[in-house]
Amino acid sequence: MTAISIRHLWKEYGDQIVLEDINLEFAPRSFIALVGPSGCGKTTFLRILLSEETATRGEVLIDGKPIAPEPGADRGVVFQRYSVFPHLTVLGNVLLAAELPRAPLTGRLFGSARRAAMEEARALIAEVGLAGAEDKYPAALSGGMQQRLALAQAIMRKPRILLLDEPFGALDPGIRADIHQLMKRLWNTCEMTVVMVTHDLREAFTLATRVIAFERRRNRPEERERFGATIARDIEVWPPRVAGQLDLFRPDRDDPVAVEGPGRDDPALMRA
Ligand SMILES: Nc1ncnc2c1ncn2[C@@H]1O[C@H](COP(=O)(O)OP(=O)(O)OP(=O)(O)O)[C@@H](O)[C@H]1O
Repeated sequence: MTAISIRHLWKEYGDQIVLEDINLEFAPRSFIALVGPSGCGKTTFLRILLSEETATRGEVLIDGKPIAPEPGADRGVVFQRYSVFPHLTVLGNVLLAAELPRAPLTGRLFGSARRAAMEEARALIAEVGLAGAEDKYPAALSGGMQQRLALAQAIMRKPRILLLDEPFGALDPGIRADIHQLMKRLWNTCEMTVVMVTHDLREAFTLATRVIAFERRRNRPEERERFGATIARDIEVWPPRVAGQLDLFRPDRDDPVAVEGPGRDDPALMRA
């Protein structure tokens, strides 16, 4: 159960203040959507949670302890593009996510450990709707399938926190709706807290338990460098969504019906 506390967090690049005194508490297994105008610091905030960037002041605590200074298997990440390895197959990508943390020196498991990891990887590939595509390379997958793979790869490492930076922003609306359904299912079943940056308010309210808007309130051009973004809105989604208790067989009114068999984003189907 992973809670995240952000206390008096500031981020500055030289003279530019990007984030100004951010204070937030994320409950375990919450699904947080971060929205706000372009350039207001959403990705910077996410990169601090990933330990790819450090706060100028303030602290980030995970379950009450200071965040690890390096990115680790406890935090998974999916970007809008390029989260997977292009030279590995679907199975290779997911398997590597299991092998690297367990065999950091060789990046390879052997014998029964490898067989078990392989089984786990195949099950997860099926779970994200990519069964049958195990031997394909990412270049042969559609954008939607690549994002399903990126999710499988991130989840294979069993992260306690999953960070998503506009993961579905480049997908067509129908495909995005399918992958939203998948994302809900993964959040509902995996024990993780999710923080997602999105430009799409509808996506935010479709998936999240809480929507947080960053904004620079004092945005006069001459002041732009001197004031960072703060929290302009903090909205609990109603009725509340609770991880582990979603009724996925009774989707929200405007959710798509889950498709069986190959996803709508499979290029093989598009050719047919
Ligand atoms: N490594 C860096 N060095 C200097 N400035 C940076 C760096 N990273 C980000 N910035 C600046 O910080 C500000 C916030 O950038 P960030 O990418 O976090 O915004 P964002 O809200 O995610 O934007 P978008 O919605 O367009 O992705 C921008 O002005 C950006 O130029």
